[in-house]
Amino acid sequence: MRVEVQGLTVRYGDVTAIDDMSFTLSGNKIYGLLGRNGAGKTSLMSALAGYRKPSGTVQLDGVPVFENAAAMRRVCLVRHSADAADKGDKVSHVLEYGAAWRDTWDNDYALELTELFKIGLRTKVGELSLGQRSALGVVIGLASRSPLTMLDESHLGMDTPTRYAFYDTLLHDFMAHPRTIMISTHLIEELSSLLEEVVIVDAGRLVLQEEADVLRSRGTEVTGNASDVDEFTAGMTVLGEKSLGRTKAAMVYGALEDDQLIRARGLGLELGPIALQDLFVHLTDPVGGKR
Ligand SMILES: Nc1ncnc2c1ncn2[C@@H]1O[C@H](COP(=O)(O)OP(=O)(O)OP(=O)(O)O)[C@@H](O)[C@H]1O
Repeated sequence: MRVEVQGLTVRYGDVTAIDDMSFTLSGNKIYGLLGRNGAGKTSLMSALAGYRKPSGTVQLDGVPVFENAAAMRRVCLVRHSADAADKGDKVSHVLEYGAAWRDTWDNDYALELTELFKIGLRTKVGELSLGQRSALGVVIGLASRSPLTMLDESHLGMDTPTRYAFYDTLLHDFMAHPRTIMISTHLIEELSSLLEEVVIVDAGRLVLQEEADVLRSRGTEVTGNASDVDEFTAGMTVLGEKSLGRTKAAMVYGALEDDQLIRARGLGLELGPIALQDLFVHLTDPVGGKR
């Protein structure tokens, strides 16, 4: 599903959560929505789901989503830990509700996922642990097979094996049923290999929208003898450093010129890709950040 946002502003009283934002998602990709706490991720996803009257426009496949039942049926927004579900409802009822609301719902897949995440169908939502409630949210998000599926910090409270099962399942299902999936997370490195495109927001504004590989190429990890690394990186923007004995790895921001590549080779330095998380911190750091 194609998503077009034009001049979107979301306000809560005096607070401007989204400030005149415009972008287009061409669709059928896994997008990472990244931003610090309070950056506006949840507000943006709510507007894309048509939950609030937009100031500006939000169009899904060319039609406005707000007060458009047909468009909203093609969207699934899962807030963290299935918080919208009634605590007294059984899991089976939550799935029935998911099925009733979405044309693309795959019930067999929903049942398969509840088994994978070990969620009892007769259990009440209020009796699920935080991680299990999150897993239920993921079940709804994936089984909806919605052309626009948004998972807002859906991993909250999940233990590590469960998170990895979630990532594997998500990728597998996306490959079998390509659609537009947007995930917000603070666990950037864990998810980074899944993300094809990254949208970074900060203080309600779009910082950048870029393919993940292009974003990674904005920085380089330089590894080698500590004094050679220091000499090579002098005058560059160094985002972070790690040392082990006499070996050092420095993350530098900005593409390297040909003469720098030759100099690195001459010093015997290894050059590698930079972690998405380090770039994210740099791009959204109010103190040291440089845009
Ligand atoms: N219901 C609300 N009433 C008032 N202000 C709100 C409300 N919801 C969000 N805000 C404010 O809007 C801004 C954006 O919040 P939002 O929840 O969209 O951020 P977020 O990026 O999802 O944050 P987090 O990563 O912490 O979940 C924040 O300043 C927040 O305090």
